[in-house]
Amino acid sequence: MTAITLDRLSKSFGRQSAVHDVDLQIPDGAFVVLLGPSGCGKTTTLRMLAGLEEPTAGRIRFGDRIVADGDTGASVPASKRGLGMVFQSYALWPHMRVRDNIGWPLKVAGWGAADRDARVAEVLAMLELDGLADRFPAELSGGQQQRVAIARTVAPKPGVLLFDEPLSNLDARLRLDTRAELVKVHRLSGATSVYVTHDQVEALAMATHIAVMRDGAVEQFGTPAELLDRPATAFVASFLGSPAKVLLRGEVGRGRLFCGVVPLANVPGVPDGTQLDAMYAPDSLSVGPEGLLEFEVLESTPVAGRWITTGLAGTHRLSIVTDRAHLPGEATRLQPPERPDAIFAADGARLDSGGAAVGQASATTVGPASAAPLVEATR
Ligand SMILES: Nc1ncnc2c1ncn2[C@@H]1O[C@H](COP(=O)(O)OP(=O)(O)OP(=O)(O)O)[C@@H](O)[C@H]1O
Repeated sequence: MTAITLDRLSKSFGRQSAVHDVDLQIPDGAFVVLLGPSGCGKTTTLRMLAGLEEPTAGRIRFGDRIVADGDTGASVPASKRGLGMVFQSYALWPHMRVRDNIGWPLKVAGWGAADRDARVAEVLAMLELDGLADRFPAELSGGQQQRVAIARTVAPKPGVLLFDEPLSNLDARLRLDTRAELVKVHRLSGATSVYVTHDQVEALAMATHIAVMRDGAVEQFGTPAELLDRPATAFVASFLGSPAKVLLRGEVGRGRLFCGVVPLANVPGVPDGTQLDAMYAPDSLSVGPEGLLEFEVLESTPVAGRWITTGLAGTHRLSIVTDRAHLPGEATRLQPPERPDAIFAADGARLDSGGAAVGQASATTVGPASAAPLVEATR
């Protein structure tokens, strides 16, 4: 039983801050993906969990046990944390057969021969490696070698499994297969898993929880559905989803938010000149001559009987879901729905409060004015 708690976890390299003030409570048995663009601090966070990097401030707990404390410098060595780690590149022992590669960590940990053999057989079956047990690594494909590496990691039953972009060296088909394999391994092992990737499709497919990271901090932590349904920042809204949410930047004039001359929402009380982003679901905008915004189509891609159409609405490049293909270069118009689903300040903070659509007076407020003005539909 290993819940993981990060408490104001920070790491600097000299003057360079890589991770700062990360608070996370990862439930026992969760599969958490640390997701974000290159350089956002995912790997550094994972390496601190692994004991390969020491925090400069804050704490990490596995269950009730503090395994790293940046404030006091206390740290439990990696080998004593009860964790297993799967890397991008896996180094199997070339002179050992598959079964011995998997059994070796058990031998080192002092398992008796009978227990060891039983566990190796169990893990070979879990990863569908039974037929390959007596081969040497050089006699295996890359994907099979990766499965052996995973089997070797999970064999000692670690309470925590850490994955550092383990699929990135595999081709597209193998990625899909191994992804399913990893989810199965997670489920069968019962370990609390933390997985680093910058691939949001991978994250949405595998995670029970996602921590979206940006510039060394966590922007939002929640289940995939929570993040998709209710992104807390403009960054999360524009980063997650296939396609992501549509954000239209507008400027406030006389209590209304305008994208060019097109009114998007009423924002009474918000000062003139304030820039805000209105958020829409990508399948909520309609395309056609009656639309208010000019839209120049760049491409349409078929997906499950519909199309993802990407184009330019003024300076906005956006992708929406359409019922038919549109030709590249087609000049048409776009109609956003009456109300945006959310409004973000120019710094990315979400301004409306409740879960209901913006414009529903009971739930939503926006803007800095003290009278808590309502965001309303304009049409
Ligand atoms: N050993 C180091 N020395 C100095 N700076 C480092 C070191 N390791 C990481 N950094 C810096 O810390 C920041 C976070 O790096 P990190 O590798 O954690 O990001 P990441 O999100 O994993 O990126 P990627 O997806 O590219 O692997 C970056 O700005 C990086 O340059």
